[in-house]
This record gives sequence, structure tokens and C-alpha cells, in this order.
Amino acid sequence: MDILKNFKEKAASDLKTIVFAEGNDERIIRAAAEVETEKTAQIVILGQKEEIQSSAQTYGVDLTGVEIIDPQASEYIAEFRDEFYELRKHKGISKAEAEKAIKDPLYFGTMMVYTKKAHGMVAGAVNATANVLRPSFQIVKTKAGISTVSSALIMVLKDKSFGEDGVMVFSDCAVNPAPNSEQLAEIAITTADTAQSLLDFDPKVAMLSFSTMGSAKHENVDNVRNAVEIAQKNAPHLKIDGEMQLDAALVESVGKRKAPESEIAGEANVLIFPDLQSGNIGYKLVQRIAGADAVGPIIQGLAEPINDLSRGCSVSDIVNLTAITAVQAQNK
Ligand SMILES: CC(C)(COP(=O)(O)OP(=O)(O)OC[C@H]1O[C@@H](n2cnc3c(N)ncnc32)[C@H](O)[C@@H]1OP(=O)(O)O)[C@@H](O)C(=O)NCCC(=O)NCCS
Ligand SMILES: CC(=O)OP(=O)(O)O
Repeated sequence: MDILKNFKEKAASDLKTIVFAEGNDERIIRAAAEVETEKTAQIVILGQKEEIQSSAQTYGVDLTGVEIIDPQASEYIAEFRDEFYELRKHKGISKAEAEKAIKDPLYFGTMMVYTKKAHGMVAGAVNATANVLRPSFQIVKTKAGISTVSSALIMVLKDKSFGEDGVMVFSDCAVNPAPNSEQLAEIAITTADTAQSLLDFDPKVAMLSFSTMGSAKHENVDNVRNAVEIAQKNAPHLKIDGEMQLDAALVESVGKRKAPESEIAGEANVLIFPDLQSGNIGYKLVQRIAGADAVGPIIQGLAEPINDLSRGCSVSDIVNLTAITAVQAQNK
């Protein structure tokens, strides 16, 4: 799979430090050792040192070169508590609550990134997405010019006739449960930027619906139609079109029939789902039934690279997302 090889080569060319917050998971320990062997990042694992070392021995994995930090006993606790307190005191948090919060590995890892002790974090093999994202929203916050953080999945398909030689980008499949038109427009523009900056795509963005160019009437369709209008107005240089059904977005003959005026119908390489129900189900259908590799979710719009895994991830999913996190850190 060439694109993943490319990410790894790029990551290896300028090593970044990436935190794995979930040292209590076998896949994370195995992935840390693999990243260390492949030399695509410098890994810090969070957790209890003796426990992680003993697990590594049980799995027959060598963690030489991997740093282990215990958030419960780290020299950074006082610094992180004070920084986090300053960031959240307007929400009525006390210093004791701040200390309790930052001893949680997800908060501790996010504080490491915020204070530049690491370049990025990967988590979510054990924790649900909301728990991975909340600390990043509270601590590192959004990039300048972005108000809605979202996610992108790089889908590497078996059928090379779709997207760019079988590679497509799907969004938002992990963050925003029910985006309004403004948010959906921002998600489309941010995802086009991710497709451009990470994959060198000329993005052709289809905004998906159960309707194509007014063929059905419903408030959910209106939400997508309005989003298309906003996205086209805010980013006139991008090829963004819709609303359209999936077949019109992907199949040339159907695109010609249903959306003859569209520049991207039938050849979309970026798919924007109307909400999280369809996005999360959609990517998992393609991953599990069509046998695609789903790389991500890559979180887009945060000020620092912090990425989420699916709890169903494999060791190689973690290794791949780590390389992408390192490349995001290089591109900052
Ligand atoms: C991500 C998520 C936890 C945020 O939920 P929320 O209820 O808005 O969270 P909170 O109210 O605790 O908000 C935390 C902060 O993040 C901010 N925030 C929430 N969503 C945001 C977004 N998409 N972009 C930027 N900031 C966001 C809030 O404004 C808030 O800021 P503040 O605390 O400084 O005021 C929620 O959208 C969620 O659960 N999404 C679904 C995740 C999921 O289950 N995915 C499926 C599997 S991948
Ligand atoms: C991205 C995603 O769906 O994550 P999880 O499977 O952990 O809920």
C-alpha cells in the first residue's frame, strides 16, 4: 500500500515524538515496539512502568528506546496542574480538580503536546472517541481560522477505479453528531485541505445526501444544500458540489444522468457525509464489507496533531496513524 509507505518514509525523515496514552493495551505496546523498529517516530508510552515492562516481556516485545512515563508519578505533575488550572479556571475548576484531571493519561498526554514535550498524541484503542477528544478541545484548542474540529478517514480501497487509484477521503466519521450547514461547509473545506496537504489530491468534494440536486425535499436535504452554497462561497477555488447521492458522486454514468452540470459528479475523491450516523456507518461498511483499509480518524482543525483510533484497531492501524501524526507535526 504505497501511500502508507510514503507516510512512513516521510515520518522517518524527521523524527517526531508521539505519545501513546494507553500503555495498558497489548496492541499499543506492540505498536510502540514496531514504530521503534521502523524508526518512524520516537514513542513515549504513558502508564505504570513496571506493568508495561512486564507486559512487554509477556508479549515477547522489546521496548528498548521507548520512553515510559507514569502520569501518577511524573515530574511534570505540578507544571501540568498549574497550566491546566490557568486554562480552565474560568469554568470554575479548583487546583485539586486540575491535578486529578491531568493525572488521567489522556489529559496528561494532551498536556505533553500542549507544552511541547511531544509533537503529537495517538489514543483511542481503549478509550471512546469523546474521551480522547475532550482534553484536546479544552487544552490545545482549534487552529487559527477553524471553529469546528472534525475528522477524516483515508480509505484505501481494493477497487482502484474509485478516487485516486483507489484512495479516497471520507468525513466526518468521528466527531460532529449533527453538523449544521455552516459546520458542514467548514468540514468540507477542511477535508479538502487535508486531502491536498496529506495526499497531494486535487480534491473533488461531493456533499452527500439521499437527494441529488433537488430530487428529494426534506429539511435534512436543505441542510446539505445550504452547506454546499456556503462552502462554494467561502472557498470558490475548490471543487465542492452537491447535494448528491453516493452513486451520483462515484459512478460516471449515474453522475451524468443525475447531475449533468456537476464538475465532480462521478469522479469524487472526497466524500462529505451529512451527519455522524451516516459517516461512521458508511466508513465501517466500506472497511468491513468491501475490505478497505481505513486510516484514521485523522483529527483535523486542532492546533496540534492529536489523533483518535477506533477501539477495533489493529497494531498496524496504530503504526500507520502514528506515521500520519508525525507527518502532521512536520507540516505544522
Ligand atoms: C466530541 C464531543 C465529545 C464534544 O462534545 P460536547 O458535548 O460539545 O463536549 P463538551 O461540552 O464537554 O465540550 C468540550 C469543549 O469542546 C468544544 N467543542 C465541542 N465540539 C467541538 C468541535 N467539533 N470543534 C471545536 N470545539 C468543540 C466545546 O465548545 C467545549 O469547549 P469549552 O469547554 O472550552 O467551552 C461530542 O461531539 C461527541 O461526543 N462526539 C461524538 C464522538 C463519537 O462518539 N464518535 C463516534 C465514534 S468515532
Ligand atoms: C472511529 C470510531 O468509530 O471509533 P470507535 O470504534 O472506537 O467508536
